[in-house]
Amino acid sequence: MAKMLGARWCPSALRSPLQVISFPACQLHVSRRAKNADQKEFENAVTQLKLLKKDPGNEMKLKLYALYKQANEGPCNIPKPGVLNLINKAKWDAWNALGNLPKETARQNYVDLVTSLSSSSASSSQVKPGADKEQQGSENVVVTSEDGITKIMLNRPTKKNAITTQMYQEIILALKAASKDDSTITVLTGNGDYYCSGNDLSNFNTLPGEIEEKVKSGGILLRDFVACFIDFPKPLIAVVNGPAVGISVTILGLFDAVYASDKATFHTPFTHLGQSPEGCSSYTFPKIMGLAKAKEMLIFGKKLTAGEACAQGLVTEVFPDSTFQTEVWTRLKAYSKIPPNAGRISKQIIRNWEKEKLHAVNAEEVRVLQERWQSEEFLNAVMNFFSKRAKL
Ligand SMILES: CCCCC/C=C/C(=O)SCCNC(=O)CCNC(=O)[C@H](O)C(C)(C)COP(=O)(O)OP(=O)(O)OC[C@H]1O[C@@H](n2cnc3c(N)ncnc32)[C@H](O)[C@@H]1OP(=O)(O)O
Repeated sequence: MAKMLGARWCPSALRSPLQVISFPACQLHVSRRAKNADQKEFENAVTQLKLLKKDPGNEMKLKLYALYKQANEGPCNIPKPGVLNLINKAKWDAWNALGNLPKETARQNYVDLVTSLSSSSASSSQVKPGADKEQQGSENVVVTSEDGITKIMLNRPTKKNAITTQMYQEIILALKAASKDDSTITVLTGNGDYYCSGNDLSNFNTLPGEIEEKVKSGGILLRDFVACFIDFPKPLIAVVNGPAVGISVTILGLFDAVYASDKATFHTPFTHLGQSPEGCSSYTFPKIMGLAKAKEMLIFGKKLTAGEACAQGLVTEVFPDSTFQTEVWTRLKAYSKIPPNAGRISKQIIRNWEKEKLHAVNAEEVRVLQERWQSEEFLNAVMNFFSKRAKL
């Protein structure tokens, strides 16, 4: 992630002395001392901060540093650095200026500040209500809104649309924006010959910190990503233009319709990668396709053709690749004419029966995966992929 997100404003990549202020987010071990009531929120804010796309600037970083220290250690308790020690002096001044501010207040202020930074970054990529053909997002995740349809397109075709940590974050923001815009339906699709090759296997190299920290922030990112699909309030449709792998397949169980080209395949090779199912698939797949077929996919990594996936209920309908885009988009345009509120309410009444269950499944799948990510099996699989000794 440092490469994908942090590089634009990673302290060590910047030049002026103040720009090398190290981020409080790097000190996760200290945050464990935060009080129970707010600890989760506080830790989430620490992770959220690392996922910001824009450098918040030195002044803001100093504020965050000071609040972080105050929240964890109380009033400034270190000797004042010398005047020539510019960076540490600036940090000391900021912390010392908080005086006797209670830890709880500092923690809350830290969370509020990070929330405001995140939402201003989110609002800059939000689809405005009524926008026609408005283009949002980034190079790798392109968001457009037209004729009552918000389309979120994975656009990294040279890497088969593998999802980087930055893309996870961008998809989360795009879904949050789409949930509030005036479109009737939301569509996820891919550009190029693949729909998506799943998690970018280099994500663990690029996440910052030691293994414990990578596992922790990877887990939070995955949980938040899947939670957005569980909670998405309006009809959500996947347009699967080509092969789909890993997490791009598992989350299909959370969509309201899945349309696939006959060139698409569906592959969840988790065990081959030393991993375990996510995206709520350990619950949705057995429910959708029955236990036996779900286990063939999730334990043994059986790859399904589009026809097989349709027969097993994971895919709604398959179209010939030659007419796929025309036929599907004609269908979607017709669907986008349903009364929007009726669409939302109908989706929600179906989803709400099991929303709580799905969040519990998500949390447990993430917990188990976090253990897997520390296993030799997983590390070997990733090394093999990049040394090109193994391919799925
Ligand atoms: C933090 C949240 C964690 C969530 C947990 C999620 C788990 C999963 O999603 S597990 C599934 C992970 N995905 C994979 O294991 C797929 C790996 N990719 C492949 O096996 C193959 O690339 C292929 C079958 C998808 C396509 O094969 P082929 O047509 O031969 O194309 P290339 O292998 O040459 O790929 C072109 C280019 O793209 C890079 N690439 C493809 N997929 C990924 C990926 N998942 N992660 C990183 N990079 C990927 C591939 O390395 C090639 O790059 P270059 O060599 O630089 O051209």
